[in-house]
Amino acid sequence: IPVESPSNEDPEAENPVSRFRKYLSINTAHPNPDYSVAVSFLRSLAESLPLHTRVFEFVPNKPVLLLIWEGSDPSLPSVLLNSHMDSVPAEPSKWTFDPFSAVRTSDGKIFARGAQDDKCIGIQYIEAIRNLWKKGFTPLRTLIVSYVPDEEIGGLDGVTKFVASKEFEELNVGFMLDEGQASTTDEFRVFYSDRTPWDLIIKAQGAPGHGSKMYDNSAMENLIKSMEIISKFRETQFDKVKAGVAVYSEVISVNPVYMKAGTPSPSGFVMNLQPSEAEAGFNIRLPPTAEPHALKMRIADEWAPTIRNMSYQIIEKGPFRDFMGRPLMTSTDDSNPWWSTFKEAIEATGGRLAKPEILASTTDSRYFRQKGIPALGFSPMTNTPILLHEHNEFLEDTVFLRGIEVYESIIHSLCSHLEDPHGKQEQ
Ligand SMILES: CSCC[C@H](NC=O)C(=O)O
Ligand SMILES: [Zn+2]
Ligand SMILES: [Zn+2]
Repeated sequence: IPVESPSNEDPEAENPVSRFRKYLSINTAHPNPDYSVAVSFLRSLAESLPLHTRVFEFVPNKPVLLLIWEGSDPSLPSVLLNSHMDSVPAEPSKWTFDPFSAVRTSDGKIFARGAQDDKCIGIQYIEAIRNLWKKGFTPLRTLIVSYVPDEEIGGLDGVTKFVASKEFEELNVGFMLDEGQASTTDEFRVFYSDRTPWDLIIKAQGAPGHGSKMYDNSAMENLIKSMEIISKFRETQFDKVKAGVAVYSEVISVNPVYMKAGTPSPSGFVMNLQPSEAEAGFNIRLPPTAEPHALKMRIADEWAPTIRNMSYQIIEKGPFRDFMGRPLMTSTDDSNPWWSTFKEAIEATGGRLAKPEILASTTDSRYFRQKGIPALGFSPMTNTPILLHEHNEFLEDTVFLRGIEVYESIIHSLCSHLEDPHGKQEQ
């Protein structure tokens, strides 16, 4: 494998790629994201543009930044483009280049934590605005670009506070775009829903005993039985994917993420004692079509039954239904004029959209859908390996630049009169 060398482009040059690399070099990875530096940098980009900025600190040191391009008819519902400022951690020793140096190799790959997830869109939004403004475009409806903290850890101090605020109500958001995922083909991917995460912790209790003794109902035995039953369920879901009757994100996933048991000793664990407690944690993801009640019954009856001295805790990470009790799905047919306009705007750039999907993981868009706001997940990356949360995350500069053009078209269309499939004039 040829070793890529960092390119020797002028480091002082100011252009969309250099601004992207500068944003990437601000370390906003957990557990200590530097949000204040990111906010100052993004504000500085907005200064030369017809944008006014607002910063909210609903929680101290967890800023929400808004860049607002006022529409000529502010009475119309606005369009919101969201991205998160934080990233998951990176292990520098396992990367070819430092994850916060944003090295650009001679073949145009920009390596950095956040290159795909999701600092690309954060800069593309601003660059698209810059280009539209230079071309003399003025939006009819107001455009809001939001930068939120803590998406990667659930958004409780970020987007949840933002959408619950009176300031958010006043923005009168009619439609929003949030991050999506890279596509390995020529087609852009778009997401109309996310799976909802649940954390499941199951605990087993039992009488302790000598390491040599065979007896029923030890904590370990009870936990292992649950693990086997959960594994079987996992297989039924995975089998549907393997058989091609469902795509990956349409089934319930359940994956073990930790196990905790044993009696510690100075040299490791006490080996001749069967412990009285054992615990395991699972990451569960429910597609919007799942029956949460049925899964809860299954957990209570089969995965952690009291008859086997088990107990459990489910932590639901965000909403499963909207405020009207409907599944958190945005419609992707002509009944939704935002969808038609979005799709046509992409096609106008020569791009093609893949069949809309459910996202296997989750994003902040669930909190907007919960409020009844139509929301799509979209990150314009084609012919790109999916590297979010992985080592050596990168994005090619040509893909990044093409994304700016796509957003220009999207903003242009969404912030003008909507295509109305029923031929009615917008009120
Ligand atoms: C508990 S909310 C966590 C949100 C996170 N989002 C991206 O990876 C995810 O795990 O999907
Ligand atoms: Zn993300
Ligand atoms: Zn992420």
